[in-house]
Amino acid sequence: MGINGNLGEKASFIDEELSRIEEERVVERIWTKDVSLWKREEEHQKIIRNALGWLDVVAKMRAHAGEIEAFARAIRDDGIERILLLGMGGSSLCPEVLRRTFGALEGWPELLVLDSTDPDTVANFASRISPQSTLFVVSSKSGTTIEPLSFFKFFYERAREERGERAGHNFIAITDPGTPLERLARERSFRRTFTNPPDIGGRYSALSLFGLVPAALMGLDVARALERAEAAMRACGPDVPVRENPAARLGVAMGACAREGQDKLTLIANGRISSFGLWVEQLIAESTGKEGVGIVPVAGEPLGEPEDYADDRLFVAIQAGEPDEEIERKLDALASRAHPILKRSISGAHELWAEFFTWEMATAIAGALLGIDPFDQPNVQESKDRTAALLGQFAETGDLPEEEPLLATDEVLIYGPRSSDLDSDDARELIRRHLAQARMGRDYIALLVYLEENEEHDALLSEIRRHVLDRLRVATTAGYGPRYLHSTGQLHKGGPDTGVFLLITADARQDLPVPGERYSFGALERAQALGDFAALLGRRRRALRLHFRHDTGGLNFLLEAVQSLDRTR
Ligand SMILES: O=P(O)(O)OC[C@H]1O[C@H](O)[C@H](O)[C@@H](O)[C@@H]1O
Repeated sequence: MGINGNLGEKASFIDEELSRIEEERVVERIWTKDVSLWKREEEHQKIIRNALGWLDVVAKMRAHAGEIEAFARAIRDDGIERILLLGMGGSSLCPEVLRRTFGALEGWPELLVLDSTDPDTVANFASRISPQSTLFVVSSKSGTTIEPLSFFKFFYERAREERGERAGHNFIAITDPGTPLERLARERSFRRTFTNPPDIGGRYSALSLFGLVPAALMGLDVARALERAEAAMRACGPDVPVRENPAARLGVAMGACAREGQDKLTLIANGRISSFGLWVEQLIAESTGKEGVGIVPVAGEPLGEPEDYADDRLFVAIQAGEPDEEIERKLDALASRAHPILKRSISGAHELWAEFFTWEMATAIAGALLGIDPFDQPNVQESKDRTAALLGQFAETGDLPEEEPLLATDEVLIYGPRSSDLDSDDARELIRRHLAQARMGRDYIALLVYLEENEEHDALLSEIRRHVLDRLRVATTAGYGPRYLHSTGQLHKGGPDTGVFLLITADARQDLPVPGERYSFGALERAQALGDFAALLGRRRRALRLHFRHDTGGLNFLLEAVQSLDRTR
């Protein structure tokens, strides 16, 4: 599992940076947990000191592997057919990648992951499971996150309808010691609570109980997973020369390119591992996107030809097993035009366990190069606070306050700051003007989508991104809300002011209550969209919200608008 590539004009510059981190013993200092590597201020050092547990979690987990696997076998032998994991961000993205990569394994329960408050999505999950034969995994490091707690209330109620006071037997928790979730699990007689070492942040927790327990429950071999991670740790060890250390090479390329304006880390992952970007996005965006700097992870964007890209990209391709010929051809073409490219090849999907570690280490190194604290997420709270205030108002008035739209048509309501540049009474034209603000080679366009995640919406988003690339040569990202709030949301607000945002909401087709709360899932989802929109505008980010009367119709409308964008080349 090596790393090589064609770094074009950046090669010598990156080489100098590698020499510098070798001289400054950056890798050794990470291994000895020298917090001064990142920040001098005590408030940061305190956070960092309590966030480096990912460096030794694998050894700790080895001691638990047998017990985790025995628990998983007992669950399987009990006739459990589905595992429904309820969590967000660092507590759900690794399991979601495992689910998409490995699917349902013969003879084991199928893993499902719910990380959306969208009522259609929640209803869809509810219709796919029977509480009796489902194990619900409430996964939250802090044990206070509103989404998993709302999912818990909803599914516990369902389970209680069938199982009465024995409902708790179909629930387990994964959390830190002493959290409100740990208490809840005790009160409701959960079958089991797994308490994780507390010195690991969510996005660095794939190799802890947050990744391993769901992996075992779906039938993956935890002991083998840890061996693979250990091999990666050895390859990135303190005595390995930095030029042979894959995390050092990746991290230095990430940090150095970002400092030089090539801050769009464009991830290409082939075939089975194509969802790996979902996990990488959170790791990179939350770790580096702050203090006005950051690396913009671009995952799931259709790969284009050299002329589609400006000079703001670092391409990183990971191919598992046989390389995809089309990807190889396109990468060669990009390399011939001096776009910097790093290539990693791994023997198969199971090597993802090694990738988790390598990328964590690389991100910690990139953070040191960028001079930021890669272990906090200072701006995530801004949207949460605004959402909480909106929900408070909703509880009092039964309504969410909306601003006056800039434009209202039969199909769409458009909200945003009043500015003469965006003045048009044609909705498509207004959208085009907003998107055309994105400066080629500098900005990115983020599609923030509060709709059900399904194949139709995925396909439309992919088409929209392809057209933006073709017309504007600007990088696009796409994230479903509220998932992205716990991932790229940090970068949107705390990172460089280079995002042009399009929030997409739609009239709900149905709504579902959150038992014991004065808000419904529909209200929560809307409050999350409005809260983030207000947080973006509060930071004077370029943001527009499109509220469609019909969800899929809305994305088609947007596609039509981008198809008629003027070409900038
Ligand atoms: O695991 P939890 O405490 O529920 O947190 C879930 C997620 O919530 C927050 O929004 C953080 O920004 C994420 O880093 C975290 O992974």
